[in-house]
Amino acid sequence: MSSYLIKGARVLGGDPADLLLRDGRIAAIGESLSATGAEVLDATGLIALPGLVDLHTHLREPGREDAETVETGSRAAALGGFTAVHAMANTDPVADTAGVVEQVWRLGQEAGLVDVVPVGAVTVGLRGERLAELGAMADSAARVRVFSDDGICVSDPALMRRALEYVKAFDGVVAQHAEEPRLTVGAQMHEGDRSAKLGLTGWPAAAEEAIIARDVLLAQHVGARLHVCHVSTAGSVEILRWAKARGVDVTAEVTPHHLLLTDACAEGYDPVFKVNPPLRTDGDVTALRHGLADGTIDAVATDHAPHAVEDKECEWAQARPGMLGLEQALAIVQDTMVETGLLDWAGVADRMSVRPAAIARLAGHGRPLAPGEPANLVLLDPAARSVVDPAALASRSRNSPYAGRELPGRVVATFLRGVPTVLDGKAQR
Ligand SMILES: NC(=O)N[C@@H](CC(=O)O)C(=O)O
Ligand SMILES: [Zn+2]
Ligand SMILES: [Zn+2]
Repeated sequence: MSSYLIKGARVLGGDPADLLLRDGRIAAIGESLSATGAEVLDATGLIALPGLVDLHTHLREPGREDAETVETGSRAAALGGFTAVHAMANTDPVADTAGVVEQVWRLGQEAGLVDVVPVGAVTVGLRGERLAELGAMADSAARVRVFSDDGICVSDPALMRRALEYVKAFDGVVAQHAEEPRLTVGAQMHEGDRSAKLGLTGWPAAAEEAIIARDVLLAQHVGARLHVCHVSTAGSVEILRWAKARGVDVTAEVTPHHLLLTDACAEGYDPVFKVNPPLRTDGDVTALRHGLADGTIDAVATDHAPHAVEDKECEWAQARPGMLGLEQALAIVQDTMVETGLLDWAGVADRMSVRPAAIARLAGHGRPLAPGEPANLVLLDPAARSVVDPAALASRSRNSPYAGRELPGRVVATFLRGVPTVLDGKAQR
């Protein structure tokens, strides 16, 4: 295995240093390092962060390989600076058995671009009727620790309670898609002045907040870990802040798109902006940014949701919800959090690597950049700027909400256990 000597990278945005990667680990960090036989990489002006960890990725395999595969999604992830992604369970068949999660895990290892960590379904077939074989998925080769019916809310409170209790046995966590289904029948976008004007059925903030409020109470009652997927409203941030202050073991994520975009995007009826939960208001965006900055929201998670052309290029009401996220996530966080002064690069490392890895109990990721640690890292050029061209994306789908938008930053290199998966901005396999 070859070794790499990275010269002059700013670790977590600090002073320039050299990093020697050897045998899958960081062998040394210091000034003016030299190493015979190592490939030298000039990282002047680049920032080094621990490899990013996504808690929420839709890879669509098995079942919708026309929209994404484990391999194409892994490539998109590596290009985005990720070294691990959590593959959501709403595939076909659903990832609700040890067999399916082991298959997804194996496909990820074969692709070799990021660690693909399967999320297990909470209920059989995502039907919300009875618990899936959570223990068997936890004990499988995929070692599942995150369980979610994402796409659908576990709305039955008794079933949610049982799931929370069950996963405690193996230190798992239930990741809830917080959406009270009775309040979102036919919903198309955020419920407010704009939905009324556009004539689209609204998805009220209360549909999300009611479930989060219920679930933090349940999690506290049974002493279990709860994670809230894609938090999108100011009210949700308030409830999470309240719950954390009371000592509830709850964590939450926000997507890049909810940090940047608002319901104003729906005005052209372009379904690329249709997503669950919907894009909200300016006030919500501000609250989400501040919630992420103060740690009330623990992590940024992409909710990368690739969709085939026929599912997106149609009438708004017929289109599937969801948008791409992996390749632009870091750029959006730089734009909305770093360039606004809300987070420094150490904060970005915390919210995009350290905390997501901790929530998922994922060993080997989200570790400090220090000698002896696994060489999972990303090098980015914060001074670069470029315009997003969906045709140039590695994802098999094209539903990027950032088409034509100029964004800061560029992922120059990604290393997975010392092996470059991206070099000079290009995937290595
Ligand atoms: N976010 C979305 O709008 N869609 C997701 C499901 C989900 O995350 O709820 C999908 O699977 O397409
Ligand atoms: Zn969801
Ligand atoms: Zn999702």
